[in-house]
Order: sequence, then structure tokens, then C-alpha cells
Amino acid sequence: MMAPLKVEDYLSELLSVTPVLPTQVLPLAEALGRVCARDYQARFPVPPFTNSAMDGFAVRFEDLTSFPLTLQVAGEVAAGASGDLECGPGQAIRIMTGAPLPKGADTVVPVELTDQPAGAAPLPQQVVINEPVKPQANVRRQGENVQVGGPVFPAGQVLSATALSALASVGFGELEVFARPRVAVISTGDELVAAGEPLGPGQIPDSNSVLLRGLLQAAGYEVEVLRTSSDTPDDFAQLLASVADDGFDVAITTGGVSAGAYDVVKAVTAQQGFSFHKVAMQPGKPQGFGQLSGRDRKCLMLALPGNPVSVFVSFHTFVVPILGAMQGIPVERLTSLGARGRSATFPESFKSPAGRRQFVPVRFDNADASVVERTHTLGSGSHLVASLPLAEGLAIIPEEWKQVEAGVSVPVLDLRLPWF
Ligand SMILES: Nc1nc2c(c(=O)[nH]1)N[C@H]1C(S)=C(S)[C@@H](COP(=O)(O)OP(=O)(O)OC[C@H]3O[C@@H](n4cnc5c(N)ncnc54)[C@H](O)[C@@H]3O)O[C@H]1N2
Ligand code: MOO
Repeated sequence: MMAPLKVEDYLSELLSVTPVLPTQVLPLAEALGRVCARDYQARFPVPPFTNSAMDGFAVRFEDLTSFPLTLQVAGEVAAGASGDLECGPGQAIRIMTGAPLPKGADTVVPVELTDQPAGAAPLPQQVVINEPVKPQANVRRQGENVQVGGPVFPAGQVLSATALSALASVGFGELEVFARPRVAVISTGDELVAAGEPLGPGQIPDSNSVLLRGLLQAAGYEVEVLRTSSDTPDDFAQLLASVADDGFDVAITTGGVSAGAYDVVKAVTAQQGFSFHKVAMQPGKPQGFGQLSGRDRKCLMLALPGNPVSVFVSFHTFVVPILGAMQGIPVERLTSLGARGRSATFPESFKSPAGRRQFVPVRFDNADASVVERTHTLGSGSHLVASLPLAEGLAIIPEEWKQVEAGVSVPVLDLRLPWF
């Protein structure tokens, strides 16, 4: 019998057949959560022009020689004004926050340091400056945040709200992003009934498709749950044949991949060149993958085991990196825990299966996030779906360990953080 594959080796096999999807140009407002497809440099400087950081009076610093001091008010400039006014010697120009600094002025005196009231007030003829300010005080220079051509956002990073605001500020209204994979989810198993249906003998609710759809939808993916009319090989084969034609980039099946006499996924796809492996992990041991060929495209199919916690662990271990790779996230960021990696200890000891890397659903201690506890005393049991809502992390126990000792640090994948 073949030795089980290491988790990393199985993931590398998967990544080696994962295509990078084409890029597309989207209106900036629709690009949230997409992976940026090119490096962006500033088209506009930030700030785009030298402007005031305060409501007050623009002055020439050289005029501020003694206090109190009276200057002639030569005009006013509000935010959105052109800034053509000139501030001559002995003059001040009333100015609002964000308004362009008038020619000649180099310093802004906040209204609070003058004899003028804050807020709506008629433009005075004179202003008395009561206190000194530093040279160039309250002036935001053109380009002091970024100059034209300066780096703003790199390819391969997810476009967050802050990224979009930065890119809008430097002149972009459309962005080139990677296409987002469309995902099909298929539960298999004759014992499954839809959520809420009564259970006949030997039946269980289909929770896997609910879980996968939810994980994907919560991250903004387009996902469809597909069903077969029965778990016969013919019906299943027919469903798979339609998946790539229907434009899905990824298909995820659950169940039917171990050693059972009715393991339909394995039976049907093994004839289509799919690879099946035992991976040295618990839960999530039996895994398979292959390509479904459609009329004009291929669809990468991941066949996950049927147990619900195995699905959850397999999703975070294999599906998330695949989705990232398809969208141009650099592979080294997908094969390490990266920013989601923490280190934590358990308050009690427990057994771990030797030879398999154990992924234990855990929650973080409220007071000290370097302590985790198992979400159920049965730990990483692959059927423990009812305690999954408590899982904030997956503790990762090395395959060499037979026992986890209390107080000994282990890596933890923090599920509360975004995937990439
Ligand atoms: N003789 C062996 N038996 C098993 C092995 C093995 O190596 N030799 N591996 C075990 C491991 S580990 C796992 S994991 C499971 C994987 O089994 P399958 O992928 O074939 O999945 P099924 O048999 O269809 O189902 C397993 C389990 O999960 C429940 N299930 C399935 N689908 C759903 C769903 N959509 N929603 C909720 N629950 C689901 C199903 O009722 C079973 O209880 O095989 C072991 N056996
Ligand atoms: O690998 Mo199975 O997922 O241990 O239960």
C-alpha cells in the first residue's frame, strides 16, 4: 500500500494543475475583495495640490513678527475653489480646510488663534492674529503622501476598502483584477436529506453543501449547489459532464472517496484520470482531484471526504489555496500560514494520531489569545459538526506527536482573519 502523502506534497500536486484565471477590468466600486492584477502607481499626487489643514487664515510667515498683529483680509478661498487669489505682504486670506493655498501664502493660522469667530461669519476686512504658529504650519504639501509615479498598490494583494480609497485618490476609476472562480458544490451520498426534512432510518441532513456554500458566499464567491437525482454512477457522471460546460472553474464534491462499496465519486472519476490519495492528516485523509473537460474550458474538481469536519479542514487546507492561486496570489503566501499563523498552548493534554497531522478545531481564550481550547472534548472527531460554530482556529499538531502536552506551543491557523 502507498504511504500517505504529506499535506504539503498533496497541496503542491494540486497547485501544479491549478490554472491562473484571466484578468478583467472592473469599475473601482465593484473591485472590493478581488485580487489586484497589476502594480499601481499614482497618476495624481496626494494631496493633489498644496492645501490648508485647518479653517483659518493663510498668511506669509515672514509677516508674523509680533502679537497681536493685524493683517488686511484680501479675500477668501473655500474647498473646491481654484486658488488663484494672491496673498500679498501684510495680507491674510480666509481659507477653509482642503482649500488650495493662495499664491504668496506659506502658513495657515487657525481661526481659533485670531479675533474672528469660528463657523459661519461674514468675511472681515481685517484679522488680528493673537498667537504665533510655526513656519508652514497647517499646510499639506502637494505630493507629500505620494508623488506621481509613486507605488500605491501591488499585484497579488486583495483589494480592501483602504486599497480602493487609495487607488481612487491617485486617479483610478477602473481596476484590473483577476477573475473570481465560480464554484460548484456537490454533496454525494444516498443517506442525505435536505436541511429541515424529517430523517428516515439511516438518513442524515446534508450539512456539507450548506457549509461550503456558506464559506464561499461569506467570502464573496459565486457558488451553486448542484444535486444529482440519485447517487448512481450514471447520474453522477452526467452531472459532472455538465459542470465544466456550465462555466464553473472549480467543483467541490464531498463524500464517496474512501473505501466504501458505494463510493460513487471515486468510481466515476477514477476512469477520467483523477488522482486519489491518502493524505497524512486527520481529519481529511482521503482526497482526490482531477480536471473535468467541458466544450471550451476545464474545471478543476476537488473530491473531499464526506465527514463534515473533514470538509471544513480540507476546505481551509486545500480549497482556499487553490482559490487564491487561481486569482494570482503568489504561491508562497498560500503554502504558509502567513499572517493567519499564531502560536498557542492547550490547558490540558490529549492524544493525537501518530503519522497524521491533526487539525483540531479550537476557540481562543478571551483574555489570552495564546491559549486555545478544543471546541469539543472529542477534539478533531470528523463527525462533530454541531460544535463547528465554536471554531475560531485550527490547531495543527505535528504528525510525529502522539500526545499534545498541556502548555506546549503549537501552530494555530486563525480562522477569524481573511484568507489572503
Ligand atoms: N475502510 C475504510 N473506511 C474508511 C476509511 C478508510 O481509510 N478505510 N477512511 C475513513 C475516513 S478518514 C473518512 S474521512 C471517511 C471518508 O468517507 P467518504 O468520503 O467516502 O464519505 P462517505 O462515506 O460518503 O461519508 C462519510 C461520513 O460523512 C457523512 N456525510 C457524507 N456527506 C455528508 C453531507 N453532505 N453532509 C453531512 N454528512 C455527510 C456520511 O454520512 C458519513 O458518516 O471514510 C472513512 N472510512
Ligand atoms: O480523514 Mo477522516 O476525515 O479522519 O475522518
